[in-house]
Order: sequence, then structure tokens, then C-alpha cells
Amino acid sequence: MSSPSDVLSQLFATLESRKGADPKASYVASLYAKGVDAIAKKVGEEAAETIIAAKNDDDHAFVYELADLWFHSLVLLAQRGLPLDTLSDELARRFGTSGHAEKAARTSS
Ligand SMILES: N=c1c2ncn([C@@H]3O[C@H](COP(=O)(O)OP(=O)(O)OP(=O)(O)O)[C@@H](O)[C@H]3O)c2ncn1[C@@H]1O[C@H](COP(=O)(O)O)[C@@H](O)[C@H]1O
Repeated sequence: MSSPSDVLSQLFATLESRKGADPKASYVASLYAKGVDAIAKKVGEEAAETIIAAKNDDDHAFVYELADLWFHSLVLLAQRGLPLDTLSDELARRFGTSGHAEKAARTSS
């Protein structure tokens, strides 16, 4: 079994590699071709589907929808030209900080 970070890194490298690919041959290239509004809309749809799945007992269906949400979120990150490190660095920055302290830091900035 691959580690979560390996899977995310390999998937993100694939997403980057689809820049300039044929939209007819690649779903990710078709999303890039549609642009940020269409990708963000997919993120919203997948978030809504994840919320609905979270309220049901089917773990497989929930994980499936959550994977769709993560996948489209990563496409959005790649579309903006940001490396995966920007996301992992932001999450790492929050280590050792309680959620309450993180919220206080946001509201004071
Ligand atoms: N992980 C994924 C992945 N997860 C979900 N999806 C696609 O995301 C879409 C989910 O949208 P929906 O649930 O709304 O289903 P849909 O109705 O078919 O989608 P729409 O036509 O409405 O956009 C489906 O088309 C799925 O096939 C993915 N498509 C691709 N990947 C990865 O991305 C890589 C590159 O894909 P290509 O660009 O197609 O080569 C692949 O090798 C995979 O590793």
C-alpha cells in the first residue's frame, strides 16, 4: 500500500503533466480547458455530494465522494500554478497550534 503522501505526490505530478494535453483524451485537460470557474464549480458539487454522503452510513460511498472532492481540489491548485508544497506547507505550519489559536491568529490579521 502506498503512503498517503506518495499517492498525493504522484497524482499531483499527473495533474501537472496534463497541462497541454488533449482535452478529448484527458479529463483533467478538459477541466483546465474549461477554466477556473468550471473547476471551482466541480469542487462545490463534490463538496455537496460529500456532505450528503457523510450523513449516511455507507463508508465506501463517503470515501468515494471525499476522494472526488480532494481530486478536484488538487486540480484547482494545479490550475492556479501552485505546487503541492504550498498546501502541505500551510497544513504543516499549523502543527502544534490548536484550532482555537489558529482561529485567533486569523481574526487578528
Ligand atoms: N483521480 C482521478 C479522478 N477522480 C475522479 N475523476 C473524474 O471526476 C469526475 C467526477 O465527476 P462526477 O462525479 O460529476 O461524474 P461525471 O458526471 O462523469 O462528471 P462530469 O462529466 O459531470 O464532469 C468523473 O468523470 C471521474 O472520472 C477522476 N479523473 C481522473 N483521476 C486521476 O487523474 C489522472 C489523469 O486523468 P486524465 O486527465 O483523464 O488522464 C488519472 O490517471 C487518475 O489518476
